[in-house]
Amino acid sequence: MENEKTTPTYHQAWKMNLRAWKIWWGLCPGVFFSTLASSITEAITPYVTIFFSARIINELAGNRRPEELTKWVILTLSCTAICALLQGIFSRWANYEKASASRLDSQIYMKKMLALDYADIDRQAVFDLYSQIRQNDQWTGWGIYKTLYFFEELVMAVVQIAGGVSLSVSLFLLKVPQNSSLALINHPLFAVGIMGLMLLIAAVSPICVNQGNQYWVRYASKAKLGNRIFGFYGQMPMDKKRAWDIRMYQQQENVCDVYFSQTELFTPNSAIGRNAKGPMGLWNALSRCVSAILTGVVYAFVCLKAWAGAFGVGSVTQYVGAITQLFQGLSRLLQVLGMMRANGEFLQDNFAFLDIPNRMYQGSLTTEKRSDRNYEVEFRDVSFRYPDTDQWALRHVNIKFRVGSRLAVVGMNGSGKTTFIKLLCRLYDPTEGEILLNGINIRKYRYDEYIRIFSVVFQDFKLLSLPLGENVAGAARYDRDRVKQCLEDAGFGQRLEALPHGLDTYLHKDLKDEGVDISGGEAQKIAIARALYKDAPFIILDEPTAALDPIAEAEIYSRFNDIVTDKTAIYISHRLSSCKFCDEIAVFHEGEIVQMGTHEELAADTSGKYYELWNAQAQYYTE
Ligand SMILES: Nc1ncnc2c1ncn2[C@@H]1O[C@H](COP(=O)(O)OP(=O)(O)OP(=O)(O)O)[C@@H](O)[C@H]1O
Repeated sequence: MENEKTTPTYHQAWKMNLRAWKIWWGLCPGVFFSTLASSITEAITPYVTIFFSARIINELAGNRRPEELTKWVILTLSCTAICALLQGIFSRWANYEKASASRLDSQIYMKKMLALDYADIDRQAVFDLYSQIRQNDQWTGWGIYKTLYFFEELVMAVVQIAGGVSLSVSLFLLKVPQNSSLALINHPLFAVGIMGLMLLIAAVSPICVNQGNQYWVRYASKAKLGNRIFGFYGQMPMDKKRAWDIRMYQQQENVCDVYFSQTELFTPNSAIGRNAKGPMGLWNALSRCVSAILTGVVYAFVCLKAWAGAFGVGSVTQYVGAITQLFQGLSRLLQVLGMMRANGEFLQDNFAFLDIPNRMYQGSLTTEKRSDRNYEVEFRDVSFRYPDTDQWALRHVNIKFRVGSRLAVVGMNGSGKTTFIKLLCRLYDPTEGEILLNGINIRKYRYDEYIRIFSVVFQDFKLLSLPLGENVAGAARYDRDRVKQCLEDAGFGQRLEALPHGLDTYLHKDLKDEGVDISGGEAQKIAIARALYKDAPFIILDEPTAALDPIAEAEIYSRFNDIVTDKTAIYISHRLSSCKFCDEIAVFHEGEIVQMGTHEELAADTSGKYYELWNAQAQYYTE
């Protein structure tokens, strides 16, 4: 998964390209039809002019019959007009489809991200890979979206070649009169030699362009950091939440300095900037020189044959035009094949990301739907290390939840409380030991079924910039009365009444100008209401009242039993006084459960961790 890139062969690059096309075909087949129509008309149009102008010139240079001339002029005008009209219609269609495809491009990754195991989202290597993909895309559009451009170019190239061959084949077949001093040109070897020379020159041009393109590939990984800095510092000043810190700590200079100094990759003196002026520019110039030489050779050969009497002067325009188009088509073909290979290096990243497997074992058991909520969960000698770390975050944790009881989890910062909840919700699997639901390892259940039995308010929960009601229900259609009741229970009732559109009020202003900004405590109440609405047998609250004012907090506690009803509640808090009402308290220390018991039992053990924590906090209230 790390960016150890190897240049793919043409065959491998072609296969990756086919895979990308298959993805696009599934997402928006219209892009292929519209591109096909627009590219064909675009490639054919020059041939229409070439063909008809040759007829007109021949007539002018020959018999000069007015009715023939009129016929050709009318035909030229009408065919050119039809082509222009079709080109206009088809290119609009193709642009529309391409714009839709570009919108869908991010959907490809969004779907994958949502399907990833949570543990993978947490991995730096995965973040790096995704960041590289965005970087490739934003830098020069390399990646999956680019393959649509290749399709367009390939179609154009094929039509150009086919049109060029059909209009220029007679150039090689028509012979100069045998009595001409240039009769030597009729020799088949001469024609083959000239064709070979043209092909050779035509091949050199795209090779030069592709050499230039290689510089983009070479600097792609380096540009990643630069673009990350660009993206991060570029957006930072507009980030409302950061704007406070920036002003209070006068970080303006730091922000600007980092933005401008560390992104030297994009300055004119950077490696890519120097190469653009140097070798990249040189390769491109060389490619244009070679094309000019080719045109010269074509002119020389065609004019020689016309001069020797093989065909009329009108055909000179046809042959020169057709062969120029033909070789443009060939150049285009070779160039696009080279670009497809270069893009293959970038596609490796795209597919490495899309192919990240779901390593978490997915069981097939369904959780019993129990009306008595009699679900029993047990941690059996569970130890856990976060991916890519050596330190144990949890060690030998043994605990059984009593159904319908209230369990408080306390401990110092970093003692493993949140990790314990993450394992319970199967965001990660234990490194050692097992977690059982009604006696069966939770890995054996279907994941979507299993998580249905938990309602969680995480410490750093997030709400969506959507209407309040949808936030609470997690759905666009919901039971309005129940949502209101849950908001009421969570202490948001009064604020709800003051909202301009009640449950339909948008939170935040990201999607609606009239959206409301809410305070941290209000957000926490909404998050609690969301957990209540889910009405799962387990309710887990991680620091649920940290942002609430004392009155709101007291209100929640006084009604805690009514709110939680017969659910099993797990409650993490640093305010030990608020844990007193729980049936049992688990004390975490350095990843282990060091004590279990009621508040009275634990407070009586003067040598225990709980006593130490309790006293440390209580002294500020008793003095
Ligand atoms: N995503 C992660 N990757 C690596 N280590 C992590 C990750 N999250 C937490 N840790 C580490 O695991 C240990 C336990 O963290 P955890 O968040 O469970 O503590 P906590 O008891 O909830 O702390 P707090 O009271 O500060 O919320 C800490 O040492 C922490 O640094």
